[in-house]
Amino acid sequence: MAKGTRPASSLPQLKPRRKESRSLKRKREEEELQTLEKTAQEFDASNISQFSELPISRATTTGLDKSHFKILTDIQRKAIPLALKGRDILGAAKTGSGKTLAFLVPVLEILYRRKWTQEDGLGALIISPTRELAIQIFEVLRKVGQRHSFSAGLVIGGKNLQDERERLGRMNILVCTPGRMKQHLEQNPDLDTYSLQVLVLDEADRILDMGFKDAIDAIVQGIPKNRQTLLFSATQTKNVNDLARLSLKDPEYVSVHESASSATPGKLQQHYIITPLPEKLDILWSFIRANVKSKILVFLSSTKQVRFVYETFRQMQPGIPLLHLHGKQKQTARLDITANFSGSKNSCLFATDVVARGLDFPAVDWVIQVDCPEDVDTYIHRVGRTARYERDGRAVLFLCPTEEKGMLEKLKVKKVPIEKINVRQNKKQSIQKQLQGICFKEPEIKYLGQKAFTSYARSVYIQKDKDIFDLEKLPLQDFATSLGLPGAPRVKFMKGEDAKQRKNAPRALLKDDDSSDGRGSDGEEEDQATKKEEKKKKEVRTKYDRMFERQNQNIFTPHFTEMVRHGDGSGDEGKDEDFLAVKGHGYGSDAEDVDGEKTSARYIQVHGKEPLLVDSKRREKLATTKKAMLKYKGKGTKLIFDDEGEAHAIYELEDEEAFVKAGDAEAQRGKFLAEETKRVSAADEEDKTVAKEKRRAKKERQKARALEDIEDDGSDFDGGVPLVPYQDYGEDSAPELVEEGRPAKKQKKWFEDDSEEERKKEKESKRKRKTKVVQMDEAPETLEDLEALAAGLLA
Ligand SMILES: Nc1ncnc2c1ncn2[C@@H]1O[C@H](COP(=O)(O)OP(=O)(O)OP(=O)(O)O)[C@@H](O)[C@H]1O
Repeated sequence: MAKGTRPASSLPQLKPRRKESRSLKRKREEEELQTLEKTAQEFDASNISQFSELPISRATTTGLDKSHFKILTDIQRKAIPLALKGRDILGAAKTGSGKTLAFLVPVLEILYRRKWTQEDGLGALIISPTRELAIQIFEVLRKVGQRHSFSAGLVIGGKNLQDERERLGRMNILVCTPGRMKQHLEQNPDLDTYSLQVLVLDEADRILDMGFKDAIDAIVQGIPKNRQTLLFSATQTKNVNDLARLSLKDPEYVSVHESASSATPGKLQQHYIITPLPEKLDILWSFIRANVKSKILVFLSSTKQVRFVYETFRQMQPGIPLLHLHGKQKQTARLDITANFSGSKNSCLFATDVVARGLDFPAVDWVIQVDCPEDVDTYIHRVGRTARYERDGRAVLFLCPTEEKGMLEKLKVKKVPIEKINVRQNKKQSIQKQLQGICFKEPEIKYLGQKAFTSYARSVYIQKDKDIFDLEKLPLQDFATSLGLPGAPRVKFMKGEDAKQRKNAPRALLKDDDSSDGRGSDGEEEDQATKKEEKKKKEVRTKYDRMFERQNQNIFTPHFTEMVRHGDGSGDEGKDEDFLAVKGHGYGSDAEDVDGEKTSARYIQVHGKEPLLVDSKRREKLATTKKAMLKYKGKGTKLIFDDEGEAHAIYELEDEEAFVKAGDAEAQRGKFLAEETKRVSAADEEDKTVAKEKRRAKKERQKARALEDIEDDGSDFDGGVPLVPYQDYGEDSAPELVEEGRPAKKQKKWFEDDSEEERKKEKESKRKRKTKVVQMDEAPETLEDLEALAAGLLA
C-alpha cells in the first residue's frame, strides 16, 4: 500500500460518520433557528439597551458590531422586537433617530429565519422616494448584512432597463424607487414577487402621497397579501385610506416621540427671519460670507433657482466651496456631489427637495431654507438634515412677510419650536449690482435668471395652501431686479396643477422644459435613453429615402417623375399580375444621373412597392433572391375557420343594415374598443399567471435539485443550508468557504478520465455558486461599484 493511502477497509466506517456529522450539523442549525424564532416571539424588550441583547442571528450581530452600532436608539428598541414577532409596523420617530436600522435588522432576520436562498427569489422589497436615499439604504444594508449571504440589488433608474433587468431575477433583497420598480414589474418576466416576505416603505408618508400613487398601487398589486409590511417616517401617515391600500394586518403604531414637546430633534436650534422677497439673495450671500468655516445646506424651491444661485455665487467667490444638487443632474454627478458634500468639513450645498428626506450627510452645521417649504412635513425633513443622532445643529427659515402668519401657525400646530431672529443690517451686503453685471455680461446666466424667476413664481402659484402662498402679494418686479434682470419675465401659469404630482412626475413625462421648472421632478427620473434611441432610429434614412425626397425631381427622367407621382410608376397596375417585374426597358437603362451621364442603372419594380435602383447584375440577383423577396411578402393575413371549414377574416365587415340599427358609430366603436381591451387584458393576465406558475415550478425544481446535489456531494461542507453559517473568522477575513477540517475525500479510482475531471470541476463550481460570498475590500465609490455589488451578494 502506498504511503498515506487509507486502507480500503476503513472507508465504510468513514461514510456513516460523515453522514452523521452532516445531519447533526443540520439538526443543530435547525434547532438554533427554532430557538431564535421562539425567543423572538416571547421576547420582552422593556429592559434592553444593546443590539447584542436582541434575539437575532450571530451574522446580524456581527454585521452591526463591525459597523460600530452597539446601543439601540428608541425607535430601534421598540420597533425591532415587534417586527421580529412578525407584526406589521407603522414606525414614527424624529429625523436622524435611526429608523433605517429599525427596518433593516428585521429584514435580514426574517429572511435568515426562513432560510432564504437565491433560489427562493425576491424576499424583501425596500422602497425609497429618491435615488440618493435608496443608495444610502443599500450601503447600510451592505454593511450590517456583511455576514449574510443574501443577494441584494439597487433598482433606481438612470441606467439601461435591460442591464438592470438581467440582475433582478437573482436578487433576494431589492432597494428601489417606486417608478423604476413599477417599470420592472410590468416589463420584466424574470422578476418574481410571488414569495415576497417583507415590504418596507421608508419615508412612507411621501411614498403614499398622490405623486407616487400609480407606482405604489401597481407594486402592491403584484406582491402577495400575506407579507409583512414595515412603514417608517419622521412624519408618519395614519391615513386609513393609505393604510388600506397596503392591506396592513393589525399594524402596531410605534411612535417614540409622539408625546415629546417637539417634532424635531432636541439638539436642533430653529430660527426664522422675515425678509422681503427681493432681499433674500442679499441675506443668503451675507450669511454664507459670514460662515465660510461651516457646512451649510441651502434649500431652494426649484432646479432653476438652484442653478442660478450656484452659478452666480460661484462667480462672486464667497470663500467657501460651493456645490449644487437637483434632480436634473446625471446620476453619476449626483452621486459625486453627495459624496463630496458628505466628505467635506466646510462647504455650501444648494439643493432642491431631492435631498430633503432621509439623507444622512454627516455633521451639517446649518440648514437654510431660502424658499418656504410647501408644508410643515417638508420643513421637518429639511431641517432634519442637521442635528442627527445626538449631534447639534441649527436651522434658519427665510419667510416673506406674507408667509409669516400662515407658516408660523402651522409650525406651532405640529409642535415645531422656532424663534424669530433679526438680520444685522450693518452686516448685510447687497449683491444686486454684481448680479446685474453678471447677467449683462453673460446672456446664459441672464436666461437662467429669467428661468429662476419664472420657476419661483410658478412654484408659489401651484401651492395649495393659499394662507401661506399668495403670488399676488409678492413684489415680483423688485424680485426680478434683485436677480439682476432688466425686468420681470412674463410667466404662463397652468391651471389645476398639483404641486406634489409634478414633484414626483418622472422627467420623461414633463414635456417642455419650462413647465418642469416649478418644484418639480426631483423625485425620480425615468430612463430616457430608450426614447432617445427610438428617435434616433426613426431618423436613420437611406440614400433611397434621400433620393425620393429630393425637391427637384426633374433631374430624373420624365418616366421616373411620373412613377413617383403615381405611386408605383407602372401605370398598368392590375394588369401586371407578377409579384416582381423588372422594368429594364423604356426607362432606367438609359437614365441620366445627377451629373447628366448615362448609366446602366435600372429600376426593378416590386408589385405595389417603391422601385429599386439596380446598377449591377449582382445587385439585381441579390434583389431577387428568395430571402430578399420575403420582405415584400408582407405579414400575411390571419384567418379563422368556422365549423363548416369556411375561412373568415378575423374582423369582417358587418351587414350595413345591422350596423345602422345598432346605433351611433362612435358609440359602437367605443364599445368595441372597450370589449377588445377587456379581452386582451384578460388574456394578458392569464398568460402572466401561466408564466409565473411555470417560473415558480422551475425554481422549485432548481431548488430541489440543488439540495440533492449537495446531499450527493459527499463532503462535510453543508452547502444545503442556504446561509453561510457565521464562524469566527477573525478580524477582517471574509467568511470564505470553509475548506479546512473537511473529511477525507472518496477513495481515488486507479485512473481518472477526462469526464471525471470535468464532472468534478462542475460540482466544485456549482458548490461555489451556491455559497458565494462576494467580498469588496474597499467601499464602493461609484454607482458602478454599487451595482457590481448588487449583482453579487452582500459582502
Ligand atoms: N444605534 C445606533 N448607534 C449609533 N448610531 C446610530 C444608530 N442608529 C443610527 N445611527 C446613526 O444615526 C444617523 C441617523 O440614522 P438614520 O439615517 O437611520 O435616521 P432616520 O431616522 O432614518 O432619519 P430620517 O428621518 O432623516 O430619514 C446615521 O448616521 C446612523 O448611522
